Amino acid sequence: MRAMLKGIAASDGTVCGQVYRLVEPDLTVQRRTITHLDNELNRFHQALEAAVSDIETIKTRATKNLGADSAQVFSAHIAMLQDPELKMAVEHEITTQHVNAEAAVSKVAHDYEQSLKALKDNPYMQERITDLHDVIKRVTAKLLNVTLPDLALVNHPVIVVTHDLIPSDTVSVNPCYILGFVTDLGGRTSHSSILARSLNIPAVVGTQTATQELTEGSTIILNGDRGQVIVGPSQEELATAQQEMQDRTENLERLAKLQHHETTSQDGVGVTLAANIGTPSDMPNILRNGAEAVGLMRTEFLYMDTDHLPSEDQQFAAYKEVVTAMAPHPVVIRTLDIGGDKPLPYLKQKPEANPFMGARAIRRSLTHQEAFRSQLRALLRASAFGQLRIMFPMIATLDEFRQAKAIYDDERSKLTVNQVPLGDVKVGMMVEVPAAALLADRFAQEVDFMSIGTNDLIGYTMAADRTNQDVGYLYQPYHPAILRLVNRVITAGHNAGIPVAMCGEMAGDPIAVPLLLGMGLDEFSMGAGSILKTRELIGKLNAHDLQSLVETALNSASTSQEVITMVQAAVPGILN
Ligand SMILES: C=C(OP(=O)(O)O)C(=O)O
Ligand SMILES: [Mg+2]
Repeated sequence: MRAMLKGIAASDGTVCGQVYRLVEPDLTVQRRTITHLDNELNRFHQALEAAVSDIETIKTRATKNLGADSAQVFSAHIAMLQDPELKMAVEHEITTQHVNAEAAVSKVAHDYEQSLKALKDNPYMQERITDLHDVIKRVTAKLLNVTLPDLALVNHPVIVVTHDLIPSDTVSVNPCYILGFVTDLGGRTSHSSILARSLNIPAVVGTQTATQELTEGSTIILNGDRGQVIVGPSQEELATAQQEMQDRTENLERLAKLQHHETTSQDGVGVTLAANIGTPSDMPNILRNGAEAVGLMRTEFLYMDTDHLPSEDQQFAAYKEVVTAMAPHPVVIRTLDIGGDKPLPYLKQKPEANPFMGARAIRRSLTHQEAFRSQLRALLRASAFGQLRIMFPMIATLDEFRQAKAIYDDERSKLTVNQVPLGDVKVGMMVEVPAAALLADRFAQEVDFMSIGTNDLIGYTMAADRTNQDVGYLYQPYHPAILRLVNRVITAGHNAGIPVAMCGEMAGDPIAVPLLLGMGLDEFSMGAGSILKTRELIGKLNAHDLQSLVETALNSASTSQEVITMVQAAVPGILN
């Protein structure tokens, strides 16, 4: 039966395909008495083998995408499943208690967990509990004959339907097989949306009920421009969707021709179009999409796919890879921005009533200096291989910047004493807290560059959680209050002679781009999928003429809608 789900338009494009539910299945185990013990032992052995084979596949994909170090966790999982003691304990339980294999697995896992918990003082053993849960879940799923969804195992094109897409779900994805994403939760600037846009994958987020209403294997049409999902589409709707898919392909082919072009407005004003990335594996995609620099590397992604902090050497290898791939063009790497919408489960942060305003990002780095220093050392070592810029997230006060910079200087001097080769590094800040935007003129005296993080700046200015779709209407990049803050930062930077970039999603928003160009923004950094469209758009704009549009928007507009109308009048025909 035909039905329509509505959500937030998170990433453009229409796709039509089959649903792949990335939803935790029910793994409740019933205990049964068994008479054919050999059969049961056989079932157990087959489940064990099948689970190992799945993990091997996931490991291969993770190794390819993230490097061997990050994939090590999967070797540990395989070793755990192949542990003869665990195997014998389950066999013993089946044969002595005459119980079904899943009940035996569950009993042995429970006992094993208790013995690990007893070793409270041994953090290594405590971490093994998470591994145990993971491997037991896989074997149990095999025994119950239910599929444990895992994007690394997808081997044909599907539309992924999930409650919320977290970064660790996506690190081992093969983008060729993911036609689109539909989620229950999220807003336009939540990480699932950012990721979908950077991979150029259409997405609808915040539908609230997608996982309840969309069944595995059913055919849907996802419209990422309108934020709609059509379930059980008619033949006519399928034909329209096919046509839209074809138009999109042709559009992408036309844009691809701009890959090696410079980014210049019609009247010759040049700007840098940079890309936002998560891991080194994003580099081929951003270069294919014509990135002229990396304007933001979100280092959280390196930290998210393991169950422990990555070592200095692991980080060094990742940063070096990015800096080398982009050389001689610059790479901005942001120090760890954990907390709020980017939790790191293994860091076990104290529960906070208000994590978005809590001990996150630079606040946490300053109180957990060991990890911060290790990251800075890794970054400094990588600086010898290209043009590195280090950026601190969530700076609210000058003191925070000064403390972070002093720690950076300290690590730099120590490496210099040890004759470690280092490059010339610029140290800057994100402007994403309204206090920093208001005081940008003072910050501009001390930092080498500023990059405006509008995802958070809008959230904090409008007092609206960026992940909460109920207040999504407050995410208004063209709100005059936001435009005034952005303009203030750009002016402050230029008065002090430093460059100003923007790495929030607003930088690739077609209505915002004419305003930002008119304000004189130096660098626009965005998801790979927006770069070529933005290059094409800037090529049609006259930067000098846009200054009067900016004046009017800043001085006369009272609402976002008024700004949109002004932009549409100033650049007719370009924007819809
Ligand atoms: C670029 C930003 O950082 P993130 O989205 O990672 O918080 C921002 O806040 O605009
Ligand atoms: Mg931010």
